[in-house]
Amino acid sequence: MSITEQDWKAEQERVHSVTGKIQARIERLESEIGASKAEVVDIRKHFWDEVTVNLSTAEDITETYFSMKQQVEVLSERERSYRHAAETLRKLRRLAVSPYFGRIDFAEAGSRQAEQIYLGIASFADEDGETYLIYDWRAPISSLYYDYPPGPAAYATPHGEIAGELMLKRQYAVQSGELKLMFDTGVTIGDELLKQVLSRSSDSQMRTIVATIQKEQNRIIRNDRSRMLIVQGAAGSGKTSAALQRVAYLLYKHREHLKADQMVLFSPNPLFNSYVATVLPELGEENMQQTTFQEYLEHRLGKQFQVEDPFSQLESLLTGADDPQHAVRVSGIRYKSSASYLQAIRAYKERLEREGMRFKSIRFRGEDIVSAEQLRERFYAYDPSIRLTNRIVLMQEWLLEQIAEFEEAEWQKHWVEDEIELLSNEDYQRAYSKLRRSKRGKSFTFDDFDKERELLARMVVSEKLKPVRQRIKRLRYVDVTGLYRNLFEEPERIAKLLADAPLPEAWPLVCKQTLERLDRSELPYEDATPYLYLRELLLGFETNTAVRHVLVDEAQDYSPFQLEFLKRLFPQARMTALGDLNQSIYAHASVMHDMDPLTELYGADQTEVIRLTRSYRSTEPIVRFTRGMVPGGDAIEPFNRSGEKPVLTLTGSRDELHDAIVRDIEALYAEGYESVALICKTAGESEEAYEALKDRLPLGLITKSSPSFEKGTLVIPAYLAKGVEFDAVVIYNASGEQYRTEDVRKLFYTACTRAMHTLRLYSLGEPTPFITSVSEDTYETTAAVRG
Ligand SMILES: Nc1ncnc2c1ncn2[C@@H]1O[C@H](COP(=O)(O)OP(=O)(O)OP(=O)(O)O)[C@@H](O)[C@H]1O
Repeated sequence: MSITEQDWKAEQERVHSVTGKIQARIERLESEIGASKAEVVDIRKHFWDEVTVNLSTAEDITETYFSMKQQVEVLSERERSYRHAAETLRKLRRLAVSPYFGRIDFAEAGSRQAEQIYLGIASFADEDGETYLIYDWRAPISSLYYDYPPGPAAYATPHGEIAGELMLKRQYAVQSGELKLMFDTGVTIGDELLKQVLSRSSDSQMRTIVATIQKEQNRIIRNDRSRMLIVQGAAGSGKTSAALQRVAYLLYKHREHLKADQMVLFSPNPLFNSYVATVLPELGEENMQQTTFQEYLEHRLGKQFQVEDPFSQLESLLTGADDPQHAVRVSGIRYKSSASYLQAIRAYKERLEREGMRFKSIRFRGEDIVSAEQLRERFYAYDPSIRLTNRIVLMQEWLLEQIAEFEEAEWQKHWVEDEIELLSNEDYQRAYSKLRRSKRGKSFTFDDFDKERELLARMVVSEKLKPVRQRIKRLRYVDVTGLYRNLFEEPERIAKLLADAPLPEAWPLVCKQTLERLDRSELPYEDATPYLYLRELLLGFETNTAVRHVLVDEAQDYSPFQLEFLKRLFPQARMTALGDLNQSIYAHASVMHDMDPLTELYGADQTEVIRLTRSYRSTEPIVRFTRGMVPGGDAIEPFNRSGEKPVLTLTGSRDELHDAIVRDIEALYAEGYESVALICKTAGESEEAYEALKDRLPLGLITKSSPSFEKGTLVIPAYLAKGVEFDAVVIYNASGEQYRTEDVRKLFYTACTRAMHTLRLYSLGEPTPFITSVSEDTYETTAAVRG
């Protein structure tokens, strides 16, 4: 059935009528808000006028207390309702611009009358408070819009399923209160509208997709059953988008007891945080917490070590391929992020229950108060049935007692006398008043010289012992670094712990490399999580029980170790892990490889896997080209959006390369592109390209410490472009020399799949086999024209 002129008119009128009502509500609320703001200000100003302060008798004090309490309650109640009204106002203002984007006509089974449901980013009821002119897109009934074509349909409610017939499904584009477009849609939600949305240009900020959520994405968004939801999705299939709408959905569904700060998104890099920061506020929700795994590692280990970040690890691998140490490092990374290493560390801890613990002596003024050996003996003297962590805590009490005894003997030593002599006048005064405070009420005087000396001496010793006590309280007497180091001191150690550990051939060299770095107080990225894991196995796990949902974006870049860690850290949380195996850029095994480590995390019965194969970001020709680079790429379906084929330009010299790139980027700007990325392999290459071109083009260089993406042309290493997108992508040098070995295939694929509308590749000399092995009819090849 096609849309008639009459339909159009009726819908236009409805848009006007609803926006009129929203507008009227806004005006009313504005004046109410003005009044309640004035009231809040007034209460604050006259707070004390309303409170009777009288502190003469106990009774008066009580009365004063209650009078103040009452006044505080009045004020906070007013403030609360003011905040609530301000929130509603913000929501209404957003609705006034575009009140709704969809409509379904649904007749419940047994009813002849279809109800018209209009969907928007928030609900809005008529004056009667009962007739909903707009339904929130997250309301139970709204799922019909995303899940069904016209015909039989059903939706879940808290009271059971409601079935019926979907009579109509319609989409709108409303801008500034005017109806601009309208489609009736069939099986999938309006390809037309989606095409329009996807044709827009990128603006360095991710957008909400509520108007065009696809059925399979809706399964992710509304999934509320499984403890672990795994999403394997092709590049550009909407994983991040679905994750963010999922946060909004959960916040709506569980609004009574779930707050935004109880959800955490782990993102691939700090830049990404700014990229997605506006999506939830656009939907009227507060942002969840956002962090990166590295940030967490820094927080836990940064004081003790120089913790390598994942980008430095990657850089060292990308730039050092010819170094003989390179292969050693790669095999070390692979093993140290495997499930087998995780088991080895657990087995190590088991062994430590019986033997091999290492401690650090408790020393004072160059001498042992308790030696490492005594600590070890004490540890193994406890009943072995007491858990290791508990034994360590018991030792803490014992050690503090030892310190007290030591202190008792120490104050009479000579050095204390010397220290007292050295006390400055100021220190002396401070000590004196401190002593007075501590002896208050005990008629303390400094009359008795001996007594004075003793007290001062005790104080000096106690002060000096403070750091020792601190270290004991922080369990620093356990030599965690020594214990971790011990795993590498003998290359056979791991094999002894775990008989079938698949250790790499180069393991002895890996051990050597690791020890060298540990000795420099450097913690390689691949060791950081295992180290922390061991530390927590020994000293107890840090947990955060407030967080209820953890979302891990770019999950393919996590090792089994890291995910196990997150599970431990957030014991009360459900997890959503979103990733794409084809974009695993790190050397370690990816948890998305065979999903075993991911599934084992919470067990198969608590885990659900959803696959997304449709790619929305790039035009059809770009997807046809890029999918040829990865195994299983045939399964990736392009969305039907046209564009030019990717163009590969061959150049013979660096000057030629630069000239051609400058011409190209200028032309892209002339065509109206707003965001262009010149993607390089490494930070070093990015810097080189930036230096060579910065006087010829307005460029921005993105490094791992850049705070956010700007519009314009950005020169960026591929690994920092993860998760984001650009109107046009220009690959700086896709030569065979740069992209030679298999281990950079996925990095190259990731770079190319960042393009929304245009992809241009330049090669200095022979192009990479990742391009030449792709079907020739999916791209054009040209030689650079001398400019
Ligand atoms: N249902 C949809 N409606 C409109 N746009 C969509 C939809 N799904 C995805 N997109 C758009 O497709 C692009 C890619 O989405 P997103 O970044 O969420 O994908 P991704 O799977 O996380 O990608 P990658 O793994 O490559 O980083 C974004 O511009 C997003 O707005």
